[in-house]
Amino acid sequence: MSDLPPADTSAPAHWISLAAARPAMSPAWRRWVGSRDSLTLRLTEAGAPSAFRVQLLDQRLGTPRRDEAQALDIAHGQRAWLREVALCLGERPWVVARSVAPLAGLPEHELARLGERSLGSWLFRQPDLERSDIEVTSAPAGFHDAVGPWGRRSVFRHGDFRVLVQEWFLDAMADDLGLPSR
Ligand SMILES: C=C(O[C@@H]1C=C(C(=O)O)C=C[C@H]1O)C(=O)O
Repeated sequence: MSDLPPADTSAPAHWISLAAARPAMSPAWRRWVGSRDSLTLRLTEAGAPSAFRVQLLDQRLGTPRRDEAQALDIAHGQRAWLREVALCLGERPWVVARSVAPLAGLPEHELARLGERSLGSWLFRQPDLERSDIEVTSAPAGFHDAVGPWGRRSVFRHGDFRVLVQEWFLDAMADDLGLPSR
């Protein structure tokens, strides 16, 4: 048997710092992409009176992409907890998100119970929550067909638990909120 690491299933996104992306970003999108509080809460407020809903697309143990392993500083090929969701307003997906957490320090009970409740609603209740700098991409999510102007990622830390949260803002959100294309 070979020990080759698993092949990447999709092209890895190219990530740059928020500061480097800023010149290409309209002020309206800067406010969304650079926000550091709960996106769940922001979407709920911006989308009212349409109802906010988390649509669970996939949740399993699996192999992170190479860029994800690098962001978490874990070996490529090491298994992790993966979760993919669409954050919808009414029936329209506004954001798709993919979260990746190393198994060490994983609060399995809390995460297993999450279902279609937002990961953010649990994360932002943790008093010791820390968040890394935000990085940005214009590459598509790779696990969902919908496209949009920007993707972003950051690592949340709560005790021993770390999770890389990647969120792609979709054209449907731009259309519904009257936001510029970039
Ligand atoms: C991190 C947050 O949670 C959101 C909810 C997610 C989920 O339920 O899987 C994933 C990413 C986020 O967009 C947030 O609200 O800021």
